[in-house]
Parts: sequence; structure tokens; C-alpha cells
Amino acid sequence: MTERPLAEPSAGAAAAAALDCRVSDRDVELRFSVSAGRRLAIVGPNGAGKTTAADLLAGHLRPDAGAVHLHGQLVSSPGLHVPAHRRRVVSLEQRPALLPHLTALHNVAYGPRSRGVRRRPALDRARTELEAVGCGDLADRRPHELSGGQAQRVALARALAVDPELVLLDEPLAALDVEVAPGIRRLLADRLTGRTVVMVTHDPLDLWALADDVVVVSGGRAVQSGTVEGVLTRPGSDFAARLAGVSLLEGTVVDDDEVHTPGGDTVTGHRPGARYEDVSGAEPGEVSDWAPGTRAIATIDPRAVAVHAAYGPADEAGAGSPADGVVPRSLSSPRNAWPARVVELAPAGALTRVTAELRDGQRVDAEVTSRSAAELALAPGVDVTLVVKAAQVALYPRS
Ligand SMILES: Nc1ncnc2c1ncn2[C@@H]1O[C@H](COP(=O)(O)OP(=O)(O)OP(=O)(O)O)[C@@H](O)[C@H]1O
Repeated sequence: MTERPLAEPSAGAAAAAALDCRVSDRDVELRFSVSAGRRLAIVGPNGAGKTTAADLLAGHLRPDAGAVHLHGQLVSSPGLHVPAHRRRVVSLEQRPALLPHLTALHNVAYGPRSRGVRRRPALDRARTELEAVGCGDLADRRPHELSGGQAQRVALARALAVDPELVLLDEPLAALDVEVAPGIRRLLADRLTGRTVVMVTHDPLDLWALADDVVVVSGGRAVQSGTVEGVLTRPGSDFAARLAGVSLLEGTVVDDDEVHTPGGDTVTGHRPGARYEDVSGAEPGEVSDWAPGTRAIATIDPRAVAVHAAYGPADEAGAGSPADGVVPRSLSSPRNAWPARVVELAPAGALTRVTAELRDGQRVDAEVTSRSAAELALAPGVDVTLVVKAAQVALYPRS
């Protein structure tokens, strides 16, 4: 992704917001864009570069190479910088930044006023925006008289009162109580649909509820992007897989429906959308993304994984231990049986999430009943066999 030279200042002109730039002292080099009216979520591990991206769009940070465009206009490059207050970009932070000495109404009216709107129409607009977030009756309160959820509603009204071209959200629900967050999430979904939004989030719920598209960043680089559904059904990294709530295994294609992990386990699955012609049907010279030896990933829903006590040595029926690469006949229907060692247990009421490590260190989660976790005496360090039906394993070429 870093091969291509960084953007000429004219690039990115078509998107509502386009970032193609480098911040060298942070080792961040990001390239992504969002179309007008779309809501893009930036996700990634700590230190990946999410806040840096938001700061570049807001104008709080300047790139030392490349360019930032907003609605086709160059707003940042090494030689030019439109300051934050001259961009039509508003930010909604974890903790609402309301002016403490102003009432809710005047906080909301402040933006239009400072952009030259006369007092009366600015106050009218502020009332309309407060009504729209369900806070019409709080107009005369000052910020310290508002609850966290109410303050976040007022902050949203304040952000939207200036008709922003881009709304930046930085974990807007993270500081709210769990009882309050769903209502604010619904409000954001309602008020932000159809606007151009870039949001930083760690919460998969925010992705489904608030975003159309997602870009996954890691180590200062955009490593995957697409629609939320596309990325979460086909995660390209462990991080994205965790967001999607599935496990991800990497391996090498050996057959139409079979992948081998580096540890020697066979992963049998199905390929959503594939026509199963690649391995045997590719013409000579044709490049297939699913051919023996190419890299592949498998995604597995933890609810589809059964945890068995580790298989013993070969039994009378001639079946052997999966440690030897042999699956017992009695379990040949599920197809996948991988020896693994439990590394973590997370009980949550009647269900327990078991994280187990395959022989090559790749991890698979299983969701089992807490009763069976107790019966199997599962604990970190215990050897088990993970059993999954092939129909529950999705195989994809590694992009
Ligand atoms: N003010 C700064 N000066 C120098 N380096 C910084 C500064 N802020 C962040 N960095 C570095 O830049 C990189 C990207 O950080 P950034 O804050 O953008 O990550 P993030 O994805 O937002 O992380 P988090 O999820 O922890 O908030 C990290 O290596 C970080 O240490």
C-alpha cells in the first residue's frame, strides 16, 4: 500500500473527504476517502493511527507529505493549510465540549452566530436542533446541569447547527453509561444518516448501527476497507475478525474446499460466492485467486465450534489422534477436528467463551455452555480437540 507515491494535490478531488498523506514522526501513512453522504468508521488497534487521521481531517495536524481534500478542495499539504476553524468540519468527542458559561440554547446557537448568522435566526435554528435531539425542554440549562447523555445530545445539536460538510465522531458513546448509550446511538443513527461522517470507534455495535463503510488501520496504514458488511463478513486481519466476532485462521490452499495451516491442520470449509472451478478449471496461464499454494483465510463463528476432550491415541476402529493428522471416523462428518490448547476462559452466565491455540499458535474461539466447560474441566493449559462442521467454516482467498 505504500508503494505508490503520495498524492499530487489534485488527487482526491472527487470524494467528500480524501486523505492521502504521511505524518513521519508518527510513522503514519494513510490513504482512504469517504464519499458524500456516506458514514465511514475508522477502526484499528491502539496506536494504529485513528486519531491521527481524524486530526488531519479536522485540521489539528499537518501532513509532511501528501494531501488532505475536503469536498474537492485541497485543505492540507506541506505547502498549504486551511486551519480547523475555517473548515466546515465539526467534531463530536467522548466528552461533549460545551461552553460552560452558556445555556444549552446559546451553546447550539454559538456556531451559526460565529459564522455570521444573525441572532434571531441563529436562536431559531438552535431551538429546532435542540428539539430534533429531544432536548427542547433543556434549552435554559447550563452544561453542569445536564446529564452525560443530555450533554451529548446537546453537543450533537450544536454540531449539526452549522450544516457541517463533515462530522467527525471520536468514540461518542464511550463515556456514557450502558443504559444511556443505546438511546444516543439511535439518535446518532437517525440524525447522521445521509451526512458525510468519519468516526473513530472500537465498538462493533457502532459499526453496524452508525457506519456504511469501514477502513481498518494498523501500524499507521490502511490495511482493509469496504462496506461494513463486506469487511465484517470477510475480515482480513485478526483485529477485524475480532470486531466481527469470529475467529480467523490463515493457511495455504490445497483443494477447492481445503486449506492447510502452517501448523499442519486441515481446515475444510465452503467458499461463499465461489463457483468452485478455480483449482481444477483454471486455464493454463490463468491467474486464479484460489489455486493450490495460494494464501487463504478461514473464518469461524465461535458458536459453531464444539470443544471435546483431547482425542487419545489410535483406537480399535483404527482412528488416530488428530495430533497425527488423523480424524476419528466417528467424527468424520464435521470434517474439522483440530488439536488445541486452552489459553483463556471467559465465563458469562450460562455461556463460556473458550479461546484455544492451535499447534501453530493461531487462536480459535469457541462458545460453549458453562456446564460443559465445567464437565470438561476446561482451564488454561488443558488440551482439547476443536470440532467444526465444514459448512460453518468460510474460506476466502487472502487479499
Ligand atoms: N502527539 C504525538 N506526537 C508524536 N507521536 C504521536 C502523538 N500522538 C500519537 N502519536 C503516535 O502516533 C501513532 C498513532 O497514534 P494515534 O493516536 O493516531 O493512534 P490511535 O489509533 O488513535 O490509538 P488509540 O486507539 O490508542 O487512541 C502512535 O504510534 C502514537 O504513539
